Amino acid sequence: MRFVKLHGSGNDFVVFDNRQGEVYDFVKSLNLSLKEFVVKVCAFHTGVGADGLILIENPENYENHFKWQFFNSDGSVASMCGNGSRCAVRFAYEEGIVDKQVRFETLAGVIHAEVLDEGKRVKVLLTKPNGLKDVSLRVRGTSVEGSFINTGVPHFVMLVDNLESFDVISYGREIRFHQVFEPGGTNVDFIKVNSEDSISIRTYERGVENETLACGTGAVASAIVAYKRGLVKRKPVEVRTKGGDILRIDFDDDLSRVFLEGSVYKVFDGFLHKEAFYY
Ligand SMILES: N[C@@H](CCC[C@H](N)C(=O)O)C(=O)O
Repeated sequence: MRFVKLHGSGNDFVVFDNRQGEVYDFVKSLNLSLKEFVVKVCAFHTGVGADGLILIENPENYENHFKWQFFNSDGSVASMCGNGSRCAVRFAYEEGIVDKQVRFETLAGVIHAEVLDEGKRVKVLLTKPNGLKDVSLRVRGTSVEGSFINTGVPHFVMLVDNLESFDVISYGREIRFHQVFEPGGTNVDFIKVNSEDSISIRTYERGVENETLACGTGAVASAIVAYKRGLVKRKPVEVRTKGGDILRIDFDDDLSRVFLEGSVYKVFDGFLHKEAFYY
């Protein structure tokens, strides 16, 4: 089964063309559920290794170019993924499925995208974020202040002084499973302000249950929170990711249009063998 591995600023994905249902046939022949398949493909030692898996499928509405199914590495379905959407667009462009102006269907709504630099950069227009609010939490016996916003998936954003040394994994995990965010939980973004239009970010991702090198919807959530709370003064906001890449986030004040732009890297073309699933 053919696949391509790509990453968007270090957030990595295995992408399959499933327009003829090939992945479903393959999974059925292995007697696995789709969730089991995703977990095995995303496993780092015995699979391809990735933060998530993307299936490119035929659209429901033929005005759009494709529909995707997005899975986190633990097999859970997520309604949106910013970096994954940039990777999916580059994949679709290189496979000849789309030209440079792209529309594709996600559970969060239709995403518009533009292919730049022959797919090495992709700019996406996300669906309108919602639910921005201040949130106070009790974590480890102390009060924590932050902001919640849904940028296609839920994010809790908080400012920290010591971003480089911050214990993102264990602290992030506590907030991700905090009762305030039940039942779905949340992604957690820790940020530091660099200048009037730049922040740095580290993200604990739901469904990967770990820190990732970048999170697109998290970068968008953090840029919006930083701007709305007066921590940065100018747009576009540059968001420096854990992996070192910079994501460029721009948006209208009423959040009617929100753009995420950054680099996409093709890692390799691969062929998945059935015996990988026998382990
Ligand atoms: N890495 C993604 C977000 C993927 C979904 C997230 N883990 C969730 O389940 O909410 C991004 O780049 O936006």
